Amino acid sequence: MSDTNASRDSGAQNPPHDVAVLGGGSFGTAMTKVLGENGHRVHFWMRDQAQADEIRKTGINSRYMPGVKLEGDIEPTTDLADAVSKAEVVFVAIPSKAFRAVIREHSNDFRDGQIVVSLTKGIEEHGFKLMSEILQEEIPRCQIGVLSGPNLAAEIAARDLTATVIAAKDPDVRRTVQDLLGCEYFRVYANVDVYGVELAGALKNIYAIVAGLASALDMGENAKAMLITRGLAEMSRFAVSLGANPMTFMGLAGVGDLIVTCTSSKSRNFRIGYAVGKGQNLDDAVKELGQVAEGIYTLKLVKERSEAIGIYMPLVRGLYEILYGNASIKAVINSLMMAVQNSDVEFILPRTISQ
Ligand SMILES: NC(=O)C1=CN([C@@H]2O[C@H](COP(=O)(O)OP(=O)(O)OC[C@H]3O[C@@H](n4cnc5c(N)ncnc54)[C@H](O)[C@@H]3O)[C@@H](O)[C@H]2O)C=CC1
Ligand SMILES: O=C(CO)COP(=O)(O)O
Repeated sequence: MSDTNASRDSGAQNPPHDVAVLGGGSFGTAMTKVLGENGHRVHFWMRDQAQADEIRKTGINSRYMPGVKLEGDIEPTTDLADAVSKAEVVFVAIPSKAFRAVIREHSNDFRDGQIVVSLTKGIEEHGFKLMSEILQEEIPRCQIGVLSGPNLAAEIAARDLTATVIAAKDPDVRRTVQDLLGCEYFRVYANVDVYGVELAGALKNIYAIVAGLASALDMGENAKAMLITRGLAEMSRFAVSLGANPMTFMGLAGVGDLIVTCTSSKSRNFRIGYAVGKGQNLDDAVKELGQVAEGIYTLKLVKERSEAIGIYMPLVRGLYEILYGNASIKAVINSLMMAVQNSDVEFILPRTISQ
């Protein structure tokens, strides 16, 4: 695909670079669009040849983003080694279940010092690993970053005003990603708490499912606020116990992402909760969605982990009982509401441990 006038009009002020985006789903497509419009040559890898052919021919990824035209110098490919070898920076938007396998198979294709940024908001089943930890294990010679925040793919593709967070230990990585992605509709803030930013992105998917359930049951605005805020308390309690910085949860990757996914039916996790709240069975809801909803896997892992380390997570436990334990929604709500009344902000007033 050739460059167009539109591509350099979007506010990017930096020289064009070769970058790769791995993963041809909704988010890979949205980030490819931003990078292409910012004037960069994007080596856009996906496993499906027909999809790559369609994008090369029409500029449209009709399966994941119908009606959205990718502008600029986009090179769709099914050759991952070629995409990575040409890229200065690699963005990975592959669902958590397949993330390690794809990176491991191609670990020799990455270069020393190459910047690799995870866009994936999930946790690996074995060992409770986050994606940056997988990158660290599989391609330790690369410089690793994580991008996370309130970033509904469809809105980014529509050029709706959006902010995100690049988390990396190395300031050069943070600056490089800010320069590559930042433009008039996309702002990139920086954080150094990689673990907190990444864990926040994975955890909020659980509460988006809870919020979808509440919305299906027409529980009211007060209930919505209670769920979001108590979700924030719960996810930060858990993350801090694992080493995250509590202040990260005040930022875009924490409360920001929690708000957007808990209030929007554009969130796939929210939609799963809504469908179950309306009486649909979980498997059917997932099938009908046809896209990844990471929260349904994250929920199981976080429930197991929180119990193993003794962290109180009543919303996680309640949702687990509804989705996987056949508990009635009504019974779970009742037990949550009748639990011991406790501290609002436990970083100020410690929680009374009585559960
Ligand atoms: N869609 C969104 O609004 C956002 C998504 N994310 C995260 O990005 C990650 C990817 O999600 P989406 O692109 O939205 O999912 P999606 O469901 O739209 O697409 C998933 C893509 O992954 C590909 N895929 C699945 N297994 C694969 C494998 N073994 N090898 C290669 N490709 C494989 C599929 O073919 C598909 O192209 C998720 O962790 C999600 O949480 C993060 C921010 C926003
Ligand atoms: O992470 C997201 C927005 O920030 C996307 O959420 P869903 O995966 O629920 O669509």
